Amino acid sequence: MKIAILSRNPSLYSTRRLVEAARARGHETKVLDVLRCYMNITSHAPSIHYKGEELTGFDAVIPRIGASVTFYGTAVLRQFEMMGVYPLNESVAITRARDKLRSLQLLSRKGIGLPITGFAHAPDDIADLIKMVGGAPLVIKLLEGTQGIGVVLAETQQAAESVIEAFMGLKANILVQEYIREAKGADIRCFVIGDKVVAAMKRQAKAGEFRSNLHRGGSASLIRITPEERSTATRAARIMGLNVAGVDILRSNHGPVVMEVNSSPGLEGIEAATGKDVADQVIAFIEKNAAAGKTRTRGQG
Ligand SMILES: Nc1ncnc2c1ncn2[C@@H]1O[C@H](COP(=O)(O)OP(=O)(O)OP(=O)(O)O)[C@@H](O)[C@H]1O
Ligand SMILES: [Mg+2]
Ligand SMILES: [Mg+2]
Repeated sequence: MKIAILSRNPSLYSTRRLVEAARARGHETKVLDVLRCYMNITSHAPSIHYKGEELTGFDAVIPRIGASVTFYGTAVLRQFEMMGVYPLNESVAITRARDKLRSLQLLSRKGIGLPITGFAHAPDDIADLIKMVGGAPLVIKLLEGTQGIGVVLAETQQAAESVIEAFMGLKANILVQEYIREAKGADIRCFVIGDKVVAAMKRQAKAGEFRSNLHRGGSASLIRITPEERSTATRAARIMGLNVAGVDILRSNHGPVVMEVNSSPGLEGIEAATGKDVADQVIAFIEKNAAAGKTRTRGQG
């Protein structure tokens, strides 16, 4: 197969590993800087061009689209879809996953366990919003944050009120969430491919920090997950419409709760913590599932 990898940087660990795994399985790969792809969308034969040449003959595309380039990146991916190239994750699903509020609404509709979460617009509603999610301590999050940036723990009612007020004043979209104290600064990253959790790691926040993100100094280790956690993770990925996803779960007193579903989960932390060749499994999934024009939405929407 000829596989395109949309990535801003060929030297990133995840990109290198995908290239390596694809080559080892006998495939041809091309890493494309998504911001250098340009498109002809006017004709009946949609095309993508790259540094002066037209891209043709690709069987599959692996999107590794960073949060800062979601808009342009998903447009390029959609163009691949319209050309009939099989996307590992569909553009629509990636757009969905990038918005935490939209994601939580979709997951709640299907009964996935979630932290109690509230959303409001007007400063006048802050007091009731805080009451609704169970009062302080509580977590306040920017809807489109990543790597733990824009996630705040407000320990008291007063802190919560002023942080929410400040975010609203900046016109930032935030959600307010029950603080899962019993998780003790740990979360579980489940790496889902298709209908399976192929690897899972526990991430523990460093001392004095509640955010377990590796970018925030958290440490990762191998963990055995329960059947309930396993099915929560695979169901969450399926509801989001993602073939490959990093589902982040907290162990709460009311069972596993999903915090978020990531559409471009990194390989470095999970491969190091579990010793598994996740990149190889990603390529194997593409071999099994890629077919021309095979998308649920066919590039629509
Ligand atoms: N409701 C909560 N209760 C307890 N801890 C939480 C809660 N929400 C978030 N955290 C902690 O904060 C971390 C960051 O939160 P979250 O994953 O929502 O943000 P993010 O910025 O999108 O991170 P990512 O880079 O994983 O996309 C989580 O990994 C978790 O450790
Ligand atoms: Mg996230
Ligand atoms: Mg997270």
